[in-house]
Amino acid sequence: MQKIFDEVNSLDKRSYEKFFLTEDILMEHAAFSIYTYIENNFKKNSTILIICGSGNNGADGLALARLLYKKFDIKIYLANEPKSSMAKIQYERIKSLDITISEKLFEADILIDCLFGTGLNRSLDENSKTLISKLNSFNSFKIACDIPSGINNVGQIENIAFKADVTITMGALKLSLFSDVVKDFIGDIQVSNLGIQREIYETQTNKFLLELSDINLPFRDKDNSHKGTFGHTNIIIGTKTGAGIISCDSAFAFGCGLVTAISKEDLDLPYHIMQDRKISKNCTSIAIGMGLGEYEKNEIEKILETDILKVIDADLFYEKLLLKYLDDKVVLTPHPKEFISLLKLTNTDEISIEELQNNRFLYVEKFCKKYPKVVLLLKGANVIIAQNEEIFINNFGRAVLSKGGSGDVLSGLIASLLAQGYDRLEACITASLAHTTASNNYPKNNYSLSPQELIEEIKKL
Ligand SMILES: NC(=O)C1=CN([C@@H]2O[C@H](COP(=O)(O)OP(=O)(O)OC[C@H]3O[C@@H](n4cnc5c(N)ncnc54)[C@H](OP(=O)(O)O)[C@@H]3O)[C@@H](O)[C@H]2O)[C@@H](O)CC1
Ligand SMILES: [K+]
Repeated sequence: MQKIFDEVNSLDKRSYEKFFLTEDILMEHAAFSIYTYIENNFKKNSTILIICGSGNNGADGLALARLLYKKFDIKIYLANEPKSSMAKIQYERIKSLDITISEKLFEADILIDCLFGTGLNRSLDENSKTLISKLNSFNSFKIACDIPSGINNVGQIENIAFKADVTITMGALKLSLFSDVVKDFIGDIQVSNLGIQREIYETQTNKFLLELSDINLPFRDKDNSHKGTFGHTNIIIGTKTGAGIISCDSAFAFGCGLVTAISKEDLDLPYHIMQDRKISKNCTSIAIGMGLGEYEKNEIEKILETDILKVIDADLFYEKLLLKYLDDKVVLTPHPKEFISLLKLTNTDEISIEELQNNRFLYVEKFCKKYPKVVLLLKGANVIIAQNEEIFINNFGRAVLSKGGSGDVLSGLIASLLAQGYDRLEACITASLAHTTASNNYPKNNYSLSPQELIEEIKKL
């Protein structure tokens, strides 16, 4: 996994104080990293337009222009006069180079957005909005320097943002690159080295970006085993039976030795899914909530009271009785609408979905501070997995997963791993990565994936 930081100003400051680097050195490395990206990916003499603002993001662009000059056909568009001291220095450095300052925007092969970086401190003015909108309308390859202009330091977009194909971010990953609302604006993310290896530039953090290598699939390492070796999950089937049945299938496919559907009536299930009326004696995990619908409250309570690890999903986030069980036995897997209900039930906050989606990390942190024993998996374009003060982000999810039943598959995957002895965080991380990886491996179009096909892809991981 990679470290993520709320802000990097303190890291820049630390590298001046601890390693005697200067702003100039950091900036030269920042510009050089974009230069290298362009050199490695584009033909000599490609046309490049660098859009520069007045601060140090603009200064990065001016330094980049100097590096690219003569190898590429480069022009600068000065959205504002250089204002920061580094912007003025970088401007002096290019003055003798005869680089064209373009009076107008045009569709170059490559556009480089150096308008605003981490210094965006208020709403965009009308000129900037028009400028960004015009840039977005061009068919050029778009590179954002540090962060696409228009995204603020907490990952919100008030009006408009530059829509990048790639964002080359300086020094370390910033949390603002991982909110759901910026997902379609940042493109691929690359981190630039600022003159010192990243592991030295970076300090401690409690936020992490998951990588594919963080997956820990339940491969068998002992052949002297039997079905009981790999746990027994119980999936509670509610009145909307389909949801729980999907979870049964995914739990079985993800390695759980035994899966029992707990149902009030006999269901037409595949033969390998067992059925019972009550929780199995040797049960090692439970999943409850998916399609629950109308269910006797005391029956739910009896299940929640058990000392078994549980995945709690869907309809249960509207049930007040859940509040007694927000402890070290549960994994909660709400989507945004369910999470705002949970925030309300727990008296944490009363907010709209929009407010949540604009501040996902804030509300996850608030909730986890109040319930530090709970493991929370907040669904969304970027899944957030959190416990106490730690946050893990899975940004591999794509629109292909935006279908009914995807969440039920995920509940089954987590329950399966809990049954097999994974701890709750490990189970969420591996299940979530398996879920997104499998969906991305689906070979057909990105709108037709069914839960069954998703489970088939999970079997191939
Ligand atoms: N620190 C370092 O060591 C390194 C920093 N690096 C680079 O510096 C970047 C940060 O630079 P930065 O702090 O100068 O801010 P930046 O993003 O250029 O914008 C500030 C300018 O925009 C203006 N402005 C703001 N909002 C506005 C609005 N809504 N509408 C209109 N104007 C607005 C604001 O105006 P003011 O508030 O002063 O009136 C100011 O003029 C960082 O992202 C990275 O790329 C790298 O080189 C690595 C080393
Ligand atoms: K930018």
